[in-house]
Amino acid sequence: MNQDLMEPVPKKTASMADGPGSRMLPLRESALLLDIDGTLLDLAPSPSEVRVPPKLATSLSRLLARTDGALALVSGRSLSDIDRIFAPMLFPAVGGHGAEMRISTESEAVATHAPPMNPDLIRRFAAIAELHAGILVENKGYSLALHFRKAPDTEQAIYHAVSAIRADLPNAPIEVLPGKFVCEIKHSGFTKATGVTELMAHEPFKGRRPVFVGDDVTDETVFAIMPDMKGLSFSVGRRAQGVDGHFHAPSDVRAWLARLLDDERAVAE
Ligand SMILES: O=P(O)(O)OC[C@H]1O[C@H](O[C@H]2O[C@H](CO)[C@@H](O)[C@H](O)[C@H]2O)[C@H](O)[C@@H](O)[C@@H]1O
Repeated sequence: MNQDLMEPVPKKTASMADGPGSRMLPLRESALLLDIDGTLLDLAPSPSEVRVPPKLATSLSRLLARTDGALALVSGRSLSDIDRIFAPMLFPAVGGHGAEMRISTESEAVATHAPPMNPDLIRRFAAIAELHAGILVENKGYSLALHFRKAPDTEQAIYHAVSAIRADLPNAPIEVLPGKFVCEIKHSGFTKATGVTELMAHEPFKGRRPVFVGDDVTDETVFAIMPDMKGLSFSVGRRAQGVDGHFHAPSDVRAWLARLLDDERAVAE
């Protein structure tokens, strides 16, 4: 069998749980869709403290070229934040949990579903941070994240306060997204899954087999649509429901990405 046509199959190793193993993906037929925090990058005490390992930057750039541009970052972060983290590199991306999209490195970012959140709502939700100095507000304009990694005991109080505001505004088109030590309030009507579906309708993603890797609750919307798209999904940390396999940690995802390039080189030589 041509190595280039081999599919990733679950393979148990000590470090990678049942991730795709060391077998290669047919990169010219695949679309690599990669979550950022907790998947590509190790989690950090605050959003601005994440670090992109130089080897990861190299792998992503080379994979972008090897997939003819069909590699995208799929994140809850805004596109401007994604670009700041990965600067000077630029990648196709779905940002803000599906609120924004950039199909190629040459195209403009498009705010597909990002109506600005009502300023009064932003102000009310942001005021919840006054509960504790350790609560960090991340205002994305179209959504607001309340981070409590530095004040984990405030989780219940935060959700309670958010519920109280929502009860006051039962018709507001907003939803609450729980994440890792974060409670995010965003417009309803879009998710990472709607973002990925839109992205996959465009060249160079169109017609390829999506391969999604994610770790968080919000990534479950994408895990759920992969079978219908004839795609593959892998979770990080825990084994999420319906995935094809999982990695132990972001370092294992990074090692797998590097190995994809090595495997292709081996076939080419
Ligand atoms: O969809 P992702 O790319 O996984 O982004 C999810 C959220 O990631 C960021 O917050 C998380 O990572 C921080 C840095 O490691 C960490 O301090 C925080 O506790 C995590 O929740 C980001 O700030 C959010 O906007 C994203 O929605």
